[in-house]
Amino acid sequence: MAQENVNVVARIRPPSNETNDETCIKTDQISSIITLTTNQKQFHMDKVFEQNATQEEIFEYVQPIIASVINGIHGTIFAYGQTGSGKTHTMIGSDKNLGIIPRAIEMIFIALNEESKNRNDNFKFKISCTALQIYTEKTYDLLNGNEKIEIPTCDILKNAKKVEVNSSNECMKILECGLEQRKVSDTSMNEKSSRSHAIVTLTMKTVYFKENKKHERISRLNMVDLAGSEGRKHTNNNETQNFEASNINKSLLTLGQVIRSIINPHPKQVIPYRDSKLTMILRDSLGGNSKTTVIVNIHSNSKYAAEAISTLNFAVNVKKVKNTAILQEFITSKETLTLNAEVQRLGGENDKLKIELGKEKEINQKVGEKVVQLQRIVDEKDNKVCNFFYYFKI
Ligand SMILES: Nc1ncnc2c1ncn2[C@@H]1O[C@H](COP(=O)(O)OP(=O)(O)OP(=O)(O)O)[C@@H](O)[C@H]1O
Repeated sequence: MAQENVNVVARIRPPSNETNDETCIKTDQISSIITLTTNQKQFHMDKVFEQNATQEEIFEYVQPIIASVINGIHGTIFAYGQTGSGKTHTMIGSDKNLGIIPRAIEMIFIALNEESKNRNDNFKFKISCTALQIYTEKTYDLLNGNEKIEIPTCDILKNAKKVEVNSSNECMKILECGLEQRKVSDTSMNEKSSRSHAIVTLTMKTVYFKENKKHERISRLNMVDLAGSEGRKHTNNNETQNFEASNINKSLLTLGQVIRSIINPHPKQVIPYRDSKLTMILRDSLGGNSKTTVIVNIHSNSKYAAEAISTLNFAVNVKKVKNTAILQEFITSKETLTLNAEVQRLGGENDKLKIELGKEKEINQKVGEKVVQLQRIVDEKDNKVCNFFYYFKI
């Protein structure tokens, strides 16, 4: 159970067509260092991708985390950065330029189908998916008509609709329908700006038998496309967009606070996971039982230097967070399996007997009602006879 730091990758987006095209950063891919051109301040990453990096290259880098999830370890991949910096492009992408989510789904199905073909230990698997959005601090279920749901602390997916999927195509169709309901709007910074955080989770359950024991693994892959932070300086928002932006900024601020509390723990302070829906959902991914990779997307135009510094400071902090990922495997011996089967059989018999007993009770109740009815008739007759005698006595 070794501790492992959160893995942090920076992806620089190509400059947008603006008059001020000067870049505010310099990158060194070999040492994975980003330097601010304004003050020469350096930021160490685990990996830096330049503006010409392809979706394939990014996916190749995050593949090991997906492979771990297939093998029974929880994993999280999330994209962070200012609005328009390329988070949705990285996580979801487009039909012609697929992002991490569709590629991960395809990889998982290929790997698990391959395993069930090649293994001879009765290997079976089940995959289900959920998709949530957090919009203005409320959580909505994208796979259940965008219904508002509560997030219990014990199991964040307890109230979410889990859809079992049998192929990557089926899974993608379901997710596409769900993600269409995500709040998006046209802002001055991005014509398709996500106004909510989206969390797509794939839950994998695999079962195999070894030496008369059943091995069951249940692991989750969370893939998160965060909404982007927005500085008012660069935006020309309407009232709704400003309200959305202030909620987005607030939840990202809490995310930053949670990370600072994890890396600088104070004995008298609890980590404020509960202060926002986002940090409640990411609780296990930050300082918990998960392997986590964070992709920080950076707009390199010098116009956005303040936003780049803020993103890079976030990256440096989140890189210090340590997680302890544990294999999610549950082993059941043959004896326990036999006992479980017996318990199940007895449970079934018990249910049958309960039904029989219910029927018997119903019959008894009907007989009882009949007896009461007859008694009433007899009583009425007795009354008439009494009245008769009474009448003649007078
Ligand atoms: N690496 C890249 N290569 C090519 N185009 C990119 C890249 N990154 C971003 N873009 C383009 O920039 C625009 C904005 O990107 P995207 O919507 O992914 O940003 P975002 O960070 O998700 O923004 P928001 O937080 O507002 O939703 C899109 O048109 C996208 O295709």
